[in-house]
Parts: sequence; structure tokens; C-alpha cells
Amino acid sequence: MGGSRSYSANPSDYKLLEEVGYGASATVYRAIFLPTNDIIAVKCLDLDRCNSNLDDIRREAQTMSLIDHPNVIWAYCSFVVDHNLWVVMPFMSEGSCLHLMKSAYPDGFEEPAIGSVLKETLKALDYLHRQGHIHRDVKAGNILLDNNGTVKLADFGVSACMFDAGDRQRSRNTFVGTPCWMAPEVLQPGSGYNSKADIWSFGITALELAHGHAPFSKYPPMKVLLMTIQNAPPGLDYDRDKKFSKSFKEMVAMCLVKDQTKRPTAEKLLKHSFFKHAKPPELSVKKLFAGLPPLWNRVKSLQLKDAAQLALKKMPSAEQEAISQSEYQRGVSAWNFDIEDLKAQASLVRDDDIHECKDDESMKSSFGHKAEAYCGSGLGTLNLSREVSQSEFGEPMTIDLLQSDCLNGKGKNPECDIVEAGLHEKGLRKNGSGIDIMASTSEKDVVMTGAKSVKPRQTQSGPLTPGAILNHSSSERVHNSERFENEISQVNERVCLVRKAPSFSGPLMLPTRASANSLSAPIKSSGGFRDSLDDKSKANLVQIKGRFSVTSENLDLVKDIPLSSVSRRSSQVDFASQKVC
Ligand SMILES: Nc1ncnc2c1ncn2[C@@H]1O[C@H](COP(=O)(O)OP(=O)(O)OP(=O)(O)O)[C@@H](O)[C@H]1O
Repeated sequence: MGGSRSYSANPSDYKLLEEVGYGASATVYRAIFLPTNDIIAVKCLDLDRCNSNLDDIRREAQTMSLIDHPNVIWAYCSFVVDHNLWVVMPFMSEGSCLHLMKSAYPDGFEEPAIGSVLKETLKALDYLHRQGHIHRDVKAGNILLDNNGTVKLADFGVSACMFDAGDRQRSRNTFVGTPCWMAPEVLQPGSGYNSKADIWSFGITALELAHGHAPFSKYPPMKVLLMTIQNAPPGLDYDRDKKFSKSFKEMVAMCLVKDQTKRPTAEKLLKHSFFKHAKPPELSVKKLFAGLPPLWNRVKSLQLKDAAQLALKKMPSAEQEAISQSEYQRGVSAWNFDIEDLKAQASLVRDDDIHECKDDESMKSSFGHKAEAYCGSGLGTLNLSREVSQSEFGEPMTIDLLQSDCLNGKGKNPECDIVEAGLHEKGLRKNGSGIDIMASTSEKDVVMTGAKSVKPRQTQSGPLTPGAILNHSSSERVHNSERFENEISQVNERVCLVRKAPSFSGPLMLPTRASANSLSAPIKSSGGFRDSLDDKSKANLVQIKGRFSVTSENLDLVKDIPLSSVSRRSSQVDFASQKVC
């Protein structure tokens, strides 16, 4: 069994070292188990940010301890410390595929590495499905790598339980996830889903590893949701993805079939020629890390980059565009930008914008109370107010999917576009007839038509994009590794300067961590019909038009739902004594 080592449930036996990752509700640290000096990872789940009770967590932790597969991460033990659940697990020294791509491979990995990573992940899925589990959150951010090339699927168990048990499987019939990876049947109420939903997510993950981002990842959650349901499935493009083999393209296409019954099982997919020819990960995966700085330095640098980008995001779009353009012309890279640039950018941030980003919770709340949803029967338009539009850039969104014609076959409705208001606000994409999601049949179409103002920033001249390490060969990376440490401290100073800029007086907040582990904001969505909403949900319904509803309760979900009726303090001893080791 995975957790054969014995670790104590005493927090003072652990020394938390650097932060190596963060997700919707957790921060992960490299840590030492002091009695043996073992290096391990401790995932600290903030129970205040999870709407699950300790019984659910305990049950799920027990399930997690029964996992025994070399490609699935397991928990050595877990216990409650104050308002956190600590999950002790093996330290995967190269972090997630997502982090690795964000730091060093923004355009994705080469096919041999992708083949190895996917094959190991598929073995994990095959195992989980045989055990009767659905992972539900397969994505690059949950595929962890060790320095010897080992690949493990993470985030099965406790954190999945947090959301599933707290939301989907109980009265609210709601779930949390990242919509880019979600299968159409998961997003469509009433259709029901099974382990094939993981196969869809697996196909999306393949595209993510191939391109450096998931399809539709630049779009707000609601739009992704609509695109997933309405558009043809994404895939590897004949022209754009010439470098990839036919068998890779074919394998992805098999996963991304809308009809779940036509998708292969994990077991069957493993027999596909793409996987038969995959290289052992110690050959193809291991070399991805050559010359890279330690994980915690990479993570820190990404956090600083996020912070700086958030500061930029808060600028009026025209000014952003102007700065972007001038950066582009001057070829300013991440690490050679002028400090005056940052000061200038910071000075463009309006104070009221700072208030908006200051507090995630208040933002959700204002969304909740001001959102105005409208989708008339058959031909209505669902407009969300300004507060809703802000969610498109990284805020988790809560949506209830309700039974109506708005999204189903006959009701395919170009005007039922929830994001229109938001897009107009941000100037992301407009055309005369509204939002052009219906005509688009591939990611490429959509990106080409819609993301002009976003894409160049990301790929060419974002002020803190780690350009110096992007697109370089591994020998260059060795070089860059030395620079990396210095640059981190320089960036640190620069971000401090941003913080001190006169018109940017509020604290510089990272984007909500809910979005940090994916390249698109997570979505909270219910899988149920209107009737499945409990009374409280109905009572808090802001408006239902068509299939969508926005409820004030939903929007305050993370903030308002108590962990459980049991006091956490009092349950601490109880839970710790029943720790799963
Ligand atoms: N055992 C580990 N060793 C090293 N890094 C890890 C480990 N577990 C998690 N991480 C890092 O921490 C990040 C967040 O962890 P995790 O995905 O478990 O958090 P979460 O809150 O459940 O995230 P999500 O937003 O996906 O729900 C991962 O993407 C990965 O980069």
C-alpha cells in the first residue's frame, strides 16, 4: 500500500519549508519530517474555504489511503491543524506539468514527453476506474513529476471530496471544477456521466500538454461552458499541429467525442499505437527539467509574474493595449523591462480597481447581488452586469444549470450568451451581431477571431513573462538557471515597487488562487435540474432565464457555507486520532 511509511499526526514533527504549489483551497509545501529527516510534501487545505464537513473529509482520506498504484499519489497521513487539514504525501520535486509548462515550456512539450506523461496518467486512470472511482479533475495541474521522471496523478481523494461531497453529491447538487477540462455531459444537466468524463478530460489534457494551455483557456468560464456544449470538439489541427504524429492526433480525437458512449475506456486507450510506442518516462520526461532552477524558485517566480499581470490587468484596456504595443515594438522581455515601465503601469491603476481586486470574497458577493441574468425564452440574451464581467479574468464563477431549452439542441441560441456584457466591458471581442461562439467549430477559429488583444501579451511581451527561459534549448536553460535566482530577487524588488507606487496604494493581490492551478478560472456549476435545488437555493435565486441561473447563495458559497455543524477545534483531536496513516 502507498502509505506504508509511518508518519505522525503531530504537526510539530513537521517543518514546512518552501511553498511549492497552490490550488483552489490548498497550499502545498515542501517539508521535512523531523524524526527521520525525510523530505515530504504537506498539502494544507484551508477548511474555511471548503464546504465539506469533517466526516466527508475523513471518509475521503480513508479512501485515499487505500489507493495503491505507482501513478497515483497517495497520502501518508492526514490530520487537522487549526483550520487546516494537513495531508502528508510524497514530495514530487518537479511539481505539476502545468507549472513546468508555465515556467519553461509555454508552447507545450515535445511529443515524446507528452506520450510518456499521458501513458503514465492513463495507467492511473485505468486503475482508478477499475476501482470504481472517477477522478473528475484530470488536467496538467494535477499531473505531478519527480526528478527521476516518475509521473503521478494527484488531487484524487481529499480535495476532490471537498468539492464533490460538499457540493455535487449532496443537496445542492453543485460541483466545482475547471470548465476547460469538463466533458459536455458533465456540463449538461440531467445527462449523467461516468468514468468516460475522465477520458474527455484526458483528451483536453493532451491538448494542454501539446499547446501549453487547454482549449478555450483564454475565455471566461461561462463561455467555455457554452463552447464545450455547442462547438465541435477541439482537437489537434491539421495545419497548426503539423509537428505531431497521426497516431497522436487520432488518439486525441478518440477521447474528444461528444457522445460519451463512443469514447474508449482507459484500458482500451492504453492499447492505442500512440501509447504502445511511448518512451519510458525516465528517458523522455526526465530531460524536461535539465538546467531548471528548483521547483520553489520557479513557483515563486510564477507568483510574482501573476501578481504583476494582475496589476496590469487592472488598467483600462486602451492603456494596456498601448503599453503592450510599445513593449512589443521594443522587444521588451520579462527580465529586461524598464523599471519605469512598471511604475508607469502601476500609476495607471485606478484606486477603485484596487478595491475590486482587494477582496475575492467581496467580489463574489457583489457579483451575487448585482448580477442580472436574462435569457428570454428561446431568444433572450443573458446579460450579466459589470461585476459578472470581472469574473472572466480569474474569478471562480458559480452557475446553476437548469432545465430549459436555452442550451439544448433546439434551443441553441446565439443570443443566450452570458458573457456578452463582460466581453464588451473588457473589449475582448465584439462583433456586430453579438458574440460569435456559434459559428466557431475549433479552438483555432475562436482564438483567431477573438483573442487578439490578449495573445500577444501572453506570448511576447507580458511585463513579467519569464521570457528569458521561454523557448530555449536545454543547454540555454542551464545558463538561465543561474540567472534565475538573481532575477527572482530583481522581480521581487520590482513588484515591491509596484506595491509602493503612489496610485496603487492597496496591497498587490495575487489573482484568486482558485484559478492559480489552471489557466482558466474554475467554475462552480450544478449538475441538477431546477427541482433538485434545495429550498435555500431557490430562495436565493437572483434570476433564472433559460437554463442558467445565478443565485446569491451560490455566489457566496465559499464564504458563507460553514464547514460543518461540528466545531473544527473540537473535532481536531478526534480527527487526528483517527488519522489515516
Ligand atoms: N506532492 C506534491 N509534491 C510537489 N508539488 C505538489 C504536490 N502536490 C501538489 N503540488 C503542487 O501544488 C499544486 C496545487 O496542489 P493541488 O492541485 O493538490 O491543490 P488543489 O487546491 O486541490 O488544486 P485545484 O485548484 O486543482 O483543486 C499542484 O498543481 C502542484 O503544482
